[in-house]
Amino acid sequence: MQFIWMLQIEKNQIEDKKKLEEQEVQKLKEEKARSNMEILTLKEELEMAKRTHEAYCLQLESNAKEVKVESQKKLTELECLLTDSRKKVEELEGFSESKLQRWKKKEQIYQSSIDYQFGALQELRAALESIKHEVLKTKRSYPEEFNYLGFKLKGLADAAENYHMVLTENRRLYNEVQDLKGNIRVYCRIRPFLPGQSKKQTIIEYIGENGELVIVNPSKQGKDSRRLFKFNKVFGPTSTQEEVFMDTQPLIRSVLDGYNVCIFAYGQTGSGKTYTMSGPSVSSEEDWGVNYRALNDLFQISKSRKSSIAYEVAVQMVEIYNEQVRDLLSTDGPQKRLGIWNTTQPNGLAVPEAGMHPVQSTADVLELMNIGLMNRAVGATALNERSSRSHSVLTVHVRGIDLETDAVLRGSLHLVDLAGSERVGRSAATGDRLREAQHINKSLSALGDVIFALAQKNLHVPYRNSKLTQVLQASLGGQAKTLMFVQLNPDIDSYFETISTLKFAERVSGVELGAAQSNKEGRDVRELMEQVASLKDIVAKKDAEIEHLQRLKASANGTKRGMTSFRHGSSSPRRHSVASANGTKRGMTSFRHGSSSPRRHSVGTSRQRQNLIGKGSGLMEKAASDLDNCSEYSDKHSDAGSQHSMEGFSRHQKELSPHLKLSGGDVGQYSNEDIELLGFGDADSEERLSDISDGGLSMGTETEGSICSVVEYTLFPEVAKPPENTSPECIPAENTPVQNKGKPLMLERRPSLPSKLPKPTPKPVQAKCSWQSLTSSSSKISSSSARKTYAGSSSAPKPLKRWQ
Ligand SMILES: Nc1ncnc2c1ncn2[C@@H]1O[C@H](COP(=O)(O)OP(=O)(O)OP(=O)(O)O)[C@@H](O)[C@H]1O
Repeated sequence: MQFIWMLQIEKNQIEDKKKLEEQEVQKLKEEKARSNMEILTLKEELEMAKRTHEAYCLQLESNAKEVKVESQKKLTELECLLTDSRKKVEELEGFSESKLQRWKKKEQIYQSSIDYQFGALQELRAALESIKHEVLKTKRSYPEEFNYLGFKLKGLADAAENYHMVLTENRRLYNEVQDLKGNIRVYCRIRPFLPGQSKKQTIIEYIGENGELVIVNPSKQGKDSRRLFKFNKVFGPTSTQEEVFMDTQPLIRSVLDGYNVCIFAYGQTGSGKTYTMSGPSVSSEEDWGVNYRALNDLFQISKSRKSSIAYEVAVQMVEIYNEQVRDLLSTDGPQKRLGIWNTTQPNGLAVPEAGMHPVQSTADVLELMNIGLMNRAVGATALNERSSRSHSVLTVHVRGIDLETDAVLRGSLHLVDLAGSERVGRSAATGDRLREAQHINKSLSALGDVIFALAQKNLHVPYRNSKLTQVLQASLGGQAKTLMFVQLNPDIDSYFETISTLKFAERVSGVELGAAQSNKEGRDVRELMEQVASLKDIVAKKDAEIEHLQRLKASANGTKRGMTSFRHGSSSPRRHSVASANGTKRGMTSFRHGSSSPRRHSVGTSRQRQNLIGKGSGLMEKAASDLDNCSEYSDKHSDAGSQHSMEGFSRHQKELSPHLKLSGGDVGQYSNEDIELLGFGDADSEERLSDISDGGLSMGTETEGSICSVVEYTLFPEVAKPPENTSPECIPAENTPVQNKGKPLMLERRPSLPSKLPKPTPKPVQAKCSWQSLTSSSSKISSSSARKTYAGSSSAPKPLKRWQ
């Protein structure tokens, strides 16, 4: 039973198991169906994924290809870059290697220089030590040497004083050399053909080195076609402005040494007068003519001499048209006629009414000259090429004080652009043109006569024949130097004008052609050249001496500075004492001392002037002859300039004392006449008056009580003159000469300076003071100043002014 039960149980179990397994099989079947479904889905998904993957792969492949291409490109580029960079690296390596080498070298150099400096420092230390020893030694010997130097200094001070004498001597010799070359020089300048000129047939055949000029007339044949002229110098068409000026320069120097100089250009219209005198344009220095260069030079030389001479420069510019003088620097509207001093003034002032413009630099001058040229140009438009029918005169007044001796030098330079010479003798002209032609004719031939008379050393020089020669009087003749530029047009059409110009020039140059005379002249010239050579030697020796003395002076100054107290205080008291002791030193002391006016002391006492004025007029002729003698003396002996004239004139005064005594009164009388203005009075007496003045008044330096002083006094009235001397009755208006009736006195109607003119740069007060005297005298001469001038004489009033 048990067994059956067991079997039953077992059977149940097996049945249960079977049921379970069937359930499981059912489950598995379901699961299988589900799995199959899933597998299907998955298969689909897989298919899709496969497709997508394939597309993606394709995409990737194409991308990969592109990227590969790009990468290859980049790779190539990078390879290039790499190659470049390698090269650069190599270069940099090379460069840095060389730098390294250089630095190493530098390091070595620095090292050696440091070593050297260190060595030098050691040496310096040693030297310092030895110097210390020396200083101690010197300190001990100092008092002895100091005393010794004291003795030496005295010698040096003497030498320094000699230095000035040597300087003066040098200047004198220089001017003698100039004088030996002749006081009247003629330079010829031929202008080139102008760009627009079609016919270029020249009449110039030969230009010699020594001033020979052969002119040929192409319309003629044979020897008649040629003419030889000889001048001091001939400048060909290619000569530059600078070359021309080089030969003019020595004259400019003479102005600063107290000479009066006249440079003028003569020639037909368009021959280059203005080109030579002013230049084609002011803007370029290369183009500057004689005028600008001369003034530039004046300033340069005066600067270089400023340690020994204080210079002041002022300019006037006038035009002479139809025998009327007009101020070209006036801005007062229509220019009025100006009067001319009757006689030569020592300072070359001839047209006192023309504005006197102080200048300190070339720029000032350029400004003024532009105004002058503009005024002339305005005239040219209004009056139809007036510039070629008027004479323009630029006058440069120079005044210098020798700082050592207080002597005053005065020089004037006239720079003249003459009217066209072909107007002379033009017979076809009528009316205004005829009048102009006559005036030009008159003035040019008067100029020729004056220069001819001077070249011939005639006693009578006809200055009075034209306004031109009156204006230039101070700079023509006496000890003045004259230079004429003869301007030529090389054109064949100008042949006859050129010949007449050259004949004029030949006449005034005083050089005559012809075999015998030429030989004689050759000998003369040779002799003169020898003299010049020996003088040059002397000048060279003097130069060497000057240099030596300068060195001595420099060392003396060095010592002096240290020993001023040792000697006798400062040097200025010495100068003062000299000035006051002399009583003769005058002029521009105010330039340095401001308020003092020593000039007045030098003018001579009123009694002296009274004496001079008081003599009778019957001695006039005698006086004239005496002063002619004086003039001759001046020609022969007093060429050495103002500094010489001071001694020379006083020496000569002694020599000629009887003459001068006799003529003194007359001279005084004419000194008074000096301030008279030119008039239509008794021509004869005036002529003589003019001639007398030529000899007597053309001294360059002031001399105590000399005629110059009197004239100077009248020309440069001091601002602070003693009021007691200003008695108005000295020049009563009714004293005006008969011939002036109806015309106002020039001195009284003198207008003030043109107000619109550019003001010169302000000067130091002292300098201004001294110019004040110059300008007030020239451009603001008032009746009161004139009265002061005459007050000193206190003689019976004379007819003072004549008006023209
Ligand atoms: N040396 C020269 N070199 C070049 N050109 C010159 C020279 N000389 C003169 N000229 C020219 O010739 C012309 C006439 O010259 P300029 O005006 O100087 O003559 P001028 O004699 O002064 O005449 P005018 O009598 O009318 O005043 C100008 O054009 C000038 O530039």
